[in-house]
Amino acid sequence: MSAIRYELIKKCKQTGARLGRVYTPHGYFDTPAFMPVGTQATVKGMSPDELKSIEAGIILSNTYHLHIRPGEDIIKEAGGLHKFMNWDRPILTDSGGFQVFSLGDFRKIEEEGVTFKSHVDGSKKFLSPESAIKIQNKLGADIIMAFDECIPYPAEFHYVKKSVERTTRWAKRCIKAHENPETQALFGIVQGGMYKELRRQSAYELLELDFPGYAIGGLSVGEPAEEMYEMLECTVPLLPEDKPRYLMGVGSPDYLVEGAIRGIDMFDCVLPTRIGRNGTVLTSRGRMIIRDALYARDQSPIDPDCDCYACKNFTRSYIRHLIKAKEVLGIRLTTWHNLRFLLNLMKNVREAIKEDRLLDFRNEFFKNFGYN
Ligand SMILES: Nc1nc2cc3nc(NCCc4ccc(CCO)cc4)[nH]c3cc2c(=O)[nH]1
Ligand SMILES: [Zn+2]
Repeated sequence: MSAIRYELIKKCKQTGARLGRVYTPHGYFDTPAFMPVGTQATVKGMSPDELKSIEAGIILSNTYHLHIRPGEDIIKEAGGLHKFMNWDRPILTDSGGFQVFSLGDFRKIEEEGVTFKSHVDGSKKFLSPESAIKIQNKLGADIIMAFDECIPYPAEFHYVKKSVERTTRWAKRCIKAHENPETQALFGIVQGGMYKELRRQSAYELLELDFPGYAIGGLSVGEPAEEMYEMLECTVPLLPEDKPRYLMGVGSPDYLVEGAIRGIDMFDCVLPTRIGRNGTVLTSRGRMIIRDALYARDQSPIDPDCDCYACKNFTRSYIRHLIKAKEVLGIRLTTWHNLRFLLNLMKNVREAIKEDRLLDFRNEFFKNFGYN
């Protein structure tokens, strides 16, 4: 009996998209879903109640960060991540397979695991399939990720092949180390760089291990959009129709829509929170740099079509002032809006799947947003 159950509600007649629902020990969330990123047990600037008010169904946290600070034992003593951060809905934790390389001052990768230096205090750290799973068992997220190597871009065929085979061996070690498969669903992560035959090899090897869900990793690492889409088109059809597919680290509005069209059910990305803190907001007419002098006297909302707290109560002029003055409310409002924008985008994608008009929705959205 797995910790989660995926319900396939409807397949879109125009595309490979699916409308679904993932049931977890902390309730269900609808798919295709965008997961706000709460790296250090908080979605920066948003309280749990505020996240519920914008209808966030599931949030993501990071093993790498929480292991370094405050440490998984402190979170376990609090009763786990849900209690520690007072979020009683689904949580997914990434395994550290990406953060070690992108954040830590990474030292060495061997069969046993990865040695690196903490980005906080430079102390020497080690993560392995066993320790990454043990940490996630203590954190208690509903969905946990296998410990993998997120292969940098670009990479040689031979290196990618060796890495894929090690990631598969690591996946087997993760399954063996996992203590609570009935309450925490462990997802495998398909790698393979930008090589179709290695994507297929990775997928087949992980399919044999019968995970309750599959992530597609090693993308959104600087490759051109076309390459990402090609890797999705060759990988997604190999994955079971009755299990969730999660595209890691994606992404911007166009990637979310194009990913859903290609059969992806779950997405996560720091983009809305990261650019929000830099004073850039997403609107149905494209990105807006609200700190720009252009908006100094603009008394209209960020996005007239948006129903969020920021757009209902404040103007571009005021929010620009807050950002320029480095007032905390400024980045709270831009974050609040950007998250609601992406959560509404996924709600519109789900509606479009229901009515078999996702391609029409995509064309209309891309035209308004300013994509080609
Ligand atoms: N375990 C694991 N985790 C991953 C996380 C990822 N996250 C990404 N991309 C995120 C890239 C990304 C980073 C920052 C911003 C905001 C600034 O524009 C947007 C995208 N790719 C990823 C790949 C993997 C992966 O293979 N394995
Ligand atoms: Zn808004």
